[in-house]
Amino acid sequence: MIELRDVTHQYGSRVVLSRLDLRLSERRIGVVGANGSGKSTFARLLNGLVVPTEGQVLVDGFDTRTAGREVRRRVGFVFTDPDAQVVMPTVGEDVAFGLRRSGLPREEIARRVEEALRAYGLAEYADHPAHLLSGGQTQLLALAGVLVTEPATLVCDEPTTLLDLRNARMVTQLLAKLRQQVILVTHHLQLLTGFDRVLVLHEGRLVADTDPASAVAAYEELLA
Ligand SMILES: Nc1ncnc2c1ncn2[C@@H]1O[C@H](COP(=O)(O)OP(=O)(O)OP(=O)(O)O)[C@@H](O)[C@H]1O
Repeated sequence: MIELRDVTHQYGSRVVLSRLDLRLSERRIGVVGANGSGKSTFARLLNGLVVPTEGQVLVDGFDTRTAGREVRRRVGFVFTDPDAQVVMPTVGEDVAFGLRRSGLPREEIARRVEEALRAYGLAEYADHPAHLLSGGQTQLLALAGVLVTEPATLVCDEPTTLLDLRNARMVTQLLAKLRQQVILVTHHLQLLTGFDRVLVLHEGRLVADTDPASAVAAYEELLA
């Protein structure tokens, strides 16, 4: 359960998110808004990648400002550009990297890595150089690397933007099947079909917090 308490964020003197009070408990939550409306900053606040200049973000009661480790154990983050997330030379090593501080025995790590690679269609790539994967495969690897740590929540910042239609569909289907809570920032409004809740940001303010159809209508009205 993620809670924002009167959160404001500034970069220098520029306010990019203003006075957000939210409890995010639904299983599927979308975030939409024009370029520069504050979506990425919002997403990054949720796992402590960014800490608010005012107010608090709490994850199961842990403050992102003071309990980063507890927070990141619960909230995984997937970036738009998966290359930013892939850090190890081979696909298998990259997935294992997320578990390096888990304290799990080596055999259990190997078992989980193998299971994750199989689940995300990467089983035959375990020893393959990670930087030689296609864009779609790299996004799947980034997802596998986060999900292997079993976070309760997955925050995704435009995870399909750099992908072609086929890979975007693959990632979308994978996200749809997850049992985790998913908080998805996207410009692809069709991805929000069936979501429980959609937040619309405009110039750093929350201007709608509603069902997908009403949120899309509110967003389109803002852009009209
Ligand atoms: N690290 C930073 N330092 C200074 N300004 C920043 C930084 N990150 C973002 N901004 C500014 O904050 C505002 C909100 O940016 P943010 O990336 O959160 O918006 P966004 O809605 O995700 O945009 P987009 O849809 O273009 O990705 C923008 O004006 C951006 O230029």
